[in-house]
Amino acid sequence: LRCSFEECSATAEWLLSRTEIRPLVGIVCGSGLGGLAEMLKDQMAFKYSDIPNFPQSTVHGHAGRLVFGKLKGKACVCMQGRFHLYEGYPIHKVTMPMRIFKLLGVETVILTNAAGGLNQDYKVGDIMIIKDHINMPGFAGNNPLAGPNDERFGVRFPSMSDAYDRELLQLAQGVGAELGFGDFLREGVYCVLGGPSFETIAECRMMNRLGADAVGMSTVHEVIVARHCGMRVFALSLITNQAVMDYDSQEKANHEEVLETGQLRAKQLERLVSNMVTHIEHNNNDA
Ligand SMILES: O=P(O)(O)O[C@H]1O[C@H](CO)[C@@H](O)[C@H]1O
Ligand code: HPA
Repeated sequence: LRCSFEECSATAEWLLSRTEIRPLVGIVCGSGLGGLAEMLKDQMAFKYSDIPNFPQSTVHGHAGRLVFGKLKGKACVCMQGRFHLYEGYPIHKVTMPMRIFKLLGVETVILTNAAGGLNQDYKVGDIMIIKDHINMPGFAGNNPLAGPNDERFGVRFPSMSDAYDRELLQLAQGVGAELGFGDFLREGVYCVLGGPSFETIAECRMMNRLGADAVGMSTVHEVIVARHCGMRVFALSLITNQAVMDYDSQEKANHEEVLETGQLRAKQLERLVSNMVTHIEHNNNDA
């Protein structure tokens, strides 16, 4: 069985035997947001290509390293580069690192991504706390939990009405307000598509009418698997571009713009995440 409990355990044990850091927080860096990993002190980094059973990063802006370290004294592990459906990976490979996180002892996952803004009030550079998602590939049966269920990870039919932890959401709002980020901190619904082609104008209009505030090609699959195995989830989108909603517009979505906006807001995003991490409470604080 691919990405089985045994396979994931072997990978986790390989990592645990090579670092003394026992992370309680797992962080995933979105496109152009890999700088988050550089915040970790006393780093121990593994290239994805060296880790048994691990997929490889193929997208520009995703370095392909798993970094262990301390963030303001808290043990963390950080994926500097994530996997997407459009890279050609089967969906369970895209999400496998969440199971590795779980087996490393992670209790809280913080996911970040770059996304297009669908909400007309949003501006490029806004940070959107994800309060819920719409899983378009899921509607078509492409769910990372499809296939036999291993109860050692979680139940067959996990609830998703509590996917995004409300306490962590409140914490982020508080930390954001303290940092003076109120003007560009939002809360909204993220819609995932398969990519790699960006959306048509009609597709953007449709998603917006369906209640989505931002659109991207990641995160949701990871959230489903993280919740399935009982980790708490917090996620945020950096609005790197405005989705094109108007036939008179000459704008075209492009990955270079996505990476450039990442650069612009990187420092604020890092401060938000690191200040949040210092406030997160864990059951097991001896790491
Ligand atoms: O979601 P992340 O990994 O941040 O990347 C986003 O940016 C890329 C498109 O520019 C897509 O991969 C989209 O999902
Ligand atoms: N659409 C999909 N994914 C994205 C976008 C977008 O406009 N921007 C960054 N990732």
